[in-house]
Amino acid sequence: MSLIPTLAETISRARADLRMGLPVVIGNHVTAAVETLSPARLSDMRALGQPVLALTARRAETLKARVYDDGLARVIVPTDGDLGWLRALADPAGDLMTPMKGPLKTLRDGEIEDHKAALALAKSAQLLPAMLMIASPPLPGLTTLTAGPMLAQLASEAAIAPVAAARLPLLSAERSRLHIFRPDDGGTEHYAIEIGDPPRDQPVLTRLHSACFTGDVLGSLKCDCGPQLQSALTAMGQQGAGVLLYLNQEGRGIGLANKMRAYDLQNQGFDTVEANHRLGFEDDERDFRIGAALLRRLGFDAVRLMTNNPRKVAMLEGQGIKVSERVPLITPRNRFNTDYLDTKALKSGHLL
Ligand SMILES: Nc1nc2c(ncn2[C@@H]2O[C@H](COP(=O)(O)OP(=O)(O)OP(=O)(O)O)[C@@H](O)[C@H]2O)c(=O)[nH]1
Ligand SMILES: [Zn+2]
Repeated sequence: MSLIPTLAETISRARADLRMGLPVVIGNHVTAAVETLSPARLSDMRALGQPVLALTARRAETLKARVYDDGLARVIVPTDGDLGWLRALADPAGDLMTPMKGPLKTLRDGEIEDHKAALALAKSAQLLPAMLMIASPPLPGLTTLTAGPMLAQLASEAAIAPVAAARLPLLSAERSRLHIFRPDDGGTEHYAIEIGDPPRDQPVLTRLHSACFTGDVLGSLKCDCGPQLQSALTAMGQQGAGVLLYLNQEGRGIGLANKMRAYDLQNQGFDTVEANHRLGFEDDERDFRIGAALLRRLGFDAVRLMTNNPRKVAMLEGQGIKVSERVPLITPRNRFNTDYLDTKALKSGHLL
């Protein structure tokens, strides 16, 4: 019956539910994101049974909570563990001010599939990966999912289709077109800027650029994104041909709100990688497969890739796009971005 939502559609609804503060059901658990949970919903959830807080191993390590499970920890919520307590565990903003939140007791043994799925859903909703979980029978009215199929769906690649395109003269290249692509799983749209008329049978000068509101739009000095974007477009304009894929993966996939949390931690002295880890994320949560899919949709199978990130080269090659050349994209250093660039070179393997 085509009027019943598919798994991808149900997951997309569940994402919206979590962002609004509404719990969802995953397997045998009712679960809600701590970040958006209201006091009223917390107290109604507590009435259902003993709550457990699922955290990623990254966040648990910062909190010195024992990690018995693969990639995550299940913290037993004490009777006096109120919303303030839960939020302090979810959000590292106050870690340095109030370092001792424990001792934290974590569960070992038992099923962790539902917890794993809940954390994956929180990340895909760009919320802090801290999920309150309570064993519960099905609750009518709540979006309901099963962990295994849901995890497989989240790891799979969404199909992406062109929606609209138009000529868009740019300062750096008057002969340009902007193409909009939409994934079929309710995820965000991505853009391709095609400069000139690049022949489809030759490697095309290409940039895979992840969104950076602060750098691209505001001209932030903390990163190299804005100058990279402009210098890629300028090079394509000068050569008369190129493709810039603008992927809406703000903050290496954690979203702008979490990126600002990461910046706040960086102001406390942590580097860009440590900040992501303290928040409970991996240092890079982007799915680069989308770049290969867009290139194929545009008719390209070989590129000259403008990047300093060897992972982008490896990913495109792995997805069957030939990278005939890596074109370095070095931009000036300043006193605000120099540590960030050093960390990318030292910890993330960037060739700077
Ligand atoms: N989480 C997080 N994201 C950041 C930070 N600084 C910049 N970003 C994001 O990092 C991403 C950088 O994207 P790109 O420039 O396409 O990729 P890259 O991995 O630096 O590789 P290059 O192709 O060499 O530029 C953007 O999504 C930015 O929003 C930070 O301190 N923390
Ligand atoms: Zn940036």
